[in-house]
Amino acid sequence: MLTLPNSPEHAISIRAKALTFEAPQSRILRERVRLVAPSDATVLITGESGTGKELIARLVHTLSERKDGPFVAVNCGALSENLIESELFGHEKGAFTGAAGERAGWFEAADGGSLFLDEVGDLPLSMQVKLLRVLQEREVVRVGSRQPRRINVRLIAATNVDLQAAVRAGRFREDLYYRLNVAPLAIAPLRERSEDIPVLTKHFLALYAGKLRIGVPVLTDAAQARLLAHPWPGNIRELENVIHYALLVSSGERIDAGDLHFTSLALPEPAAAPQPQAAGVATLEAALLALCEQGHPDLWLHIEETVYRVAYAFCEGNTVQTSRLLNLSRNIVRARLAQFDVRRETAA
Ligand SMILES: Nc1ncnc2c1ncn2[C@@H]1O[C@H](COP(=O)(O)OP(=O)(O)OP(=O)(O)O)[C@@H](O)[C@H]1O
Repeated sequence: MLTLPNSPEHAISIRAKALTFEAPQSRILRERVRLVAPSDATVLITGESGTGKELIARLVHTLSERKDGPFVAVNCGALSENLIESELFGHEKGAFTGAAGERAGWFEAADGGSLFLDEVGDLPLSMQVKLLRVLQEREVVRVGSRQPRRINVRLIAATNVDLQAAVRAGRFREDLYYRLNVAPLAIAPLRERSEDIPVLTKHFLALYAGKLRIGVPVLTDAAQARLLAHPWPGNIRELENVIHYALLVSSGERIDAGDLHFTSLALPEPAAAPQPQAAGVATLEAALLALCEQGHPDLWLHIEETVYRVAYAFCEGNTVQTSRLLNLSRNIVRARLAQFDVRRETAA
């Protein structure tokens, strides 16, 4: 069991095998984490909300020489603008109204360890200048004081906004961007690494079944197909919630497609306008998903099977071409073809 240091009470301690890196992108990410963690380089983690940025930050800390020091996580987006400086750098007694006593900031609290600045793109420009200075000088000055204090902190920053676009728009300082982006770690959205879905599902099933003190239920084929088909705009956090809820509403022994409730509304805005053909596919998929959501999971499965059959026949039984045509990974296509018995039937 790998229990990460300083996890908030509600956070789930992570079993080493629970950190699933099945998809090719995830394996590359794990390798990068292993390479950058031991150095003291500032890390910038990028990824949509719920992709596991904090978890990766904790992993970087755990695999570094600072692992026995503190890991302090601060959500910059949640700090009020007028308190942010004293939160980060601390303050002296009487530095401002309400500062009854002196207080160390998060930088000092993380001394000897790592400071995780989540949503760093939300820092106001005035604070960005101060953060840059701290990174350059490696010392902080508490609000109301003139005395610099040396700090020995490894900074791990994360953002779910496009920081380069923020730099272009003048909302984020370019010099700070380069200071932070020494060791970049980009986490792919879950929809682009569907090989991770089955292993993560298994992990959350075991985790929440354990918490509920029930046996781990079996996922029906329809439920598995449904999980693979969902676009997961809320990423791993959404998958976790869907599995948790399914455990609460299912019969206990098995989870069917009807036990899966998706609360996400829409995917984030696409980076570029979709091609006409892709737009058609997306619209069709949305319509099918809507049908499925209205309680027709069998219909979904039937349509899905037909799509695989038609695509496989169209590609004259070539799995690689079928996976390209469907824009899915080869492993998934192989598994689905086998599940629908398409390959055996075609061979017969
Ligand atoms: N590889 C993984 N294995 C198991 N659980 C994971 C994995 N990655 C993320 N999770 C879980 O998914 C949830 C979301 O992860 P996390 O909070 O790290 O995402 P985030 O990208 O920091 O989100 P946000 O941008 O909203 O802060 C957490 O409960 C975390 O434990």
